[in-house]
Amino acid sequence: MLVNNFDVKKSNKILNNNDIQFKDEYELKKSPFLNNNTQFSEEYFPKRPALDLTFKNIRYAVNTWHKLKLVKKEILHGVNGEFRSGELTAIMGPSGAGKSTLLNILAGYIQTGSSGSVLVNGEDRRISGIDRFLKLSCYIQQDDALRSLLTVQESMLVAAHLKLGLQVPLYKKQGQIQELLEMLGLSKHTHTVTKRLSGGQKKRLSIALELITNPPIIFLDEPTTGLDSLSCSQCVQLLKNLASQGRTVVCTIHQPSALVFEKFDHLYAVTTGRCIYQGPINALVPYFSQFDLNCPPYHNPADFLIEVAIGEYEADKDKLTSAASCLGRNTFTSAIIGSQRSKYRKHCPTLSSDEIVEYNKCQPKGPPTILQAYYLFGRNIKSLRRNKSQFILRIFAHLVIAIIFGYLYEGVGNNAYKVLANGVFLYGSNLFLIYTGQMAVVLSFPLEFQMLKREHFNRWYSLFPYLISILLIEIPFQIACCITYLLPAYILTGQSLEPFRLMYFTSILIVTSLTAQSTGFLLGATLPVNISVFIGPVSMVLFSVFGFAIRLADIPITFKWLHYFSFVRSSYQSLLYSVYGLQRDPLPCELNYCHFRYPMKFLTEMDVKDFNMTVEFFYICFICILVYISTSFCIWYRLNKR
Ligand SMILES: Nc1ncnc2c1ncn2[C@@H]1O[C@H](COP(=O)(O)OP(=O)(O)OP(=O)(O)O)[C@@H](O)[C@H]1O
Repeated sequence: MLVNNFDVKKSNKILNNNDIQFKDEYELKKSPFLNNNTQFSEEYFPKRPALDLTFKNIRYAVNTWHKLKLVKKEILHGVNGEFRSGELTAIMGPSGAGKSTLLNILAGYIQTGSSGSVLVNGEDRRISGIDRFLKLSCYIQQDDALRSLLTVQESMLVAAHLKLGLQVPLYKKQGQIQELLEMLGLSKHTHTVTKRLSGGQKKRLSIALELITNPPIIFLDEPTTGLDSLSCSQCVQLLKNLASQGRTVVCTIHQPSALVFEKFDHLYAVTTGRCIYQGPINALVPYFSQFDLNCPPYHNPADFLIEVAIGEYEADKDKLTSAASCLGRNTFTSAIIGSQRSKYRKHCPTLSSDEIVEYNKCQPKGPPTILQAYYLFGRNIKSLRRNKSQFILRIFAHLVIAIIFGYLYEGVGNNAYKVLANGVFLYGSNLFLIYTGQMAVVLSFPLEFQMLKREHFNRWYSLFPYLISILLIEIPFQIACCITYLLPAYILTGQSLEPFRLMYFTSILIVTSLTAQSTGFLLGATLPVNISVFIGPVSMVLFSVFGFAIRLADIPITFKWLHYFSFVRSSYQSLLYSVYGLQRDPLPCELNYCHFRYPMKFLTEMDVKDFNMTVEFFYICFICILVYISTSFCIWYRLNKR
């Protein structure tokens, strides 16, 4: 109220004086979080249907190991409830109670291992397919996996392009973004890079990104975790405003302050996988008093609830659970909230199942695959441009190693006396490019995967264009690194400058490092980082032994297959062949006798005498493609495993 009467001149003066505390207070009061009437304009946002969510007998069990036995552990024991449109619902309970699990099941994020039914406006969502439900909802997870190098405006625009496609003109997308950013108090940070936003602002950006499609159901997992009390209050007020516009907003929350707790309309309390209360917030204390559980005066009801749930008041939890299961919407609790609900519901129509199908048909479709890849590629390029140091450092590292190797092995390429040294140089070069190709993605992909998971689940794009957009960046980058290393190293070590040799040498090293990169993607997509950073190099060292440190004839029969399978062996032998094969003339010898004056002698000793360079080249390409296909499958599986 105070601030609504503020005049702009006065506020500017305050802001110019850098009175930070006052400015924050001013911004908070001025922000639309306190304005319950904030409505999306119909010019930019389509009308949403009102969707009520009912769940019945939800059970969830996982298989876990206990004393070397696989045992079934039930986490949710048949919970029931109803979350209505126009209400902000809090799922609360002690740590490990099953809040996130319940939210994951309701959001459709977990399907395997769960049973029971989830109904949307009375219809089981399995009948129409979970995909239709996912189109109507969004899920904002706890960790804000955002693109840290894009500005708020850029992140929003890419999301708008990907979600709204070509049917919505650019001016509408921009209008929508502006409206959303204003509504969420981010309009002053339009050009701020995401990594510079505060925790609360990041959370609001996560919400804004999903609001582009104006979904009727919003799920949030612990949206206030890590926020200070002011940001926490802002965040919950924002959610309340979103709910008051007719959306169904459900979030899990840890012990909120009394003020924040009051902002919720509906509470769903769980403990050890069972519901102990469902109903309006303000009915909680009177309800518990019926069971002789009296909230002490001046005590935060949210704290009281958790204390009851963890057994501090010696409550009979079985009694609470069975009473809560009867605590449907038909009991006394409905009366408290009924009037306020009808007020909220007027904003959006309640649709029948068929009408929801029609509604979905009218929603803007995402762009075609090629355009999705284009938008994602553009986004990657922007991020790369803002992270030039990483690009320059990687290139520079390759150049420095090339110069050091070139200096250490100077002239070995055209000297019969130094053929063995050249063999070691080729082995080192091969392994160096394998490591750099692999490790860069092993380390970066797990973080990337978090963002992919969030965006893919919320239906921003499909996997294929995403993979294309990543490879269009990573492959040329790896090729650039490779060339930066091999050209100076090749020249400094005095290798033959015959064009066909150089071309073959270059192609082999590029294909090898791309194959190593593909294995990095595979490891990053399937294993935790601490395991993949270990397994990656160890497996490459194992594969590199074949063809270099042991002859085929000396390998025990049980390990022979590793010799043939190893793409590192294939690559190393190809490098030797490119340098010493292809009818190379005898090498210059400075001494009276040089054992490897005739290159074929060396190749014979290295098992590379009868070598088919085309077959080996295509074998490496085949492994590269095979690993990429396997990686795509693993990513697809992880994204769709619910
Ligand atoms: N895949 C799983 N395997 C084994 N146990 C699991 C699995 N998923 C969840 N649990 C267990 O189920 C219980 C509920 O987990 P959940 O994450 O839903 O709790 P929560 O109430 O959200 O806790 P918190 O508030 O601490 O995040 C915990 O004891 C957890 O260890």
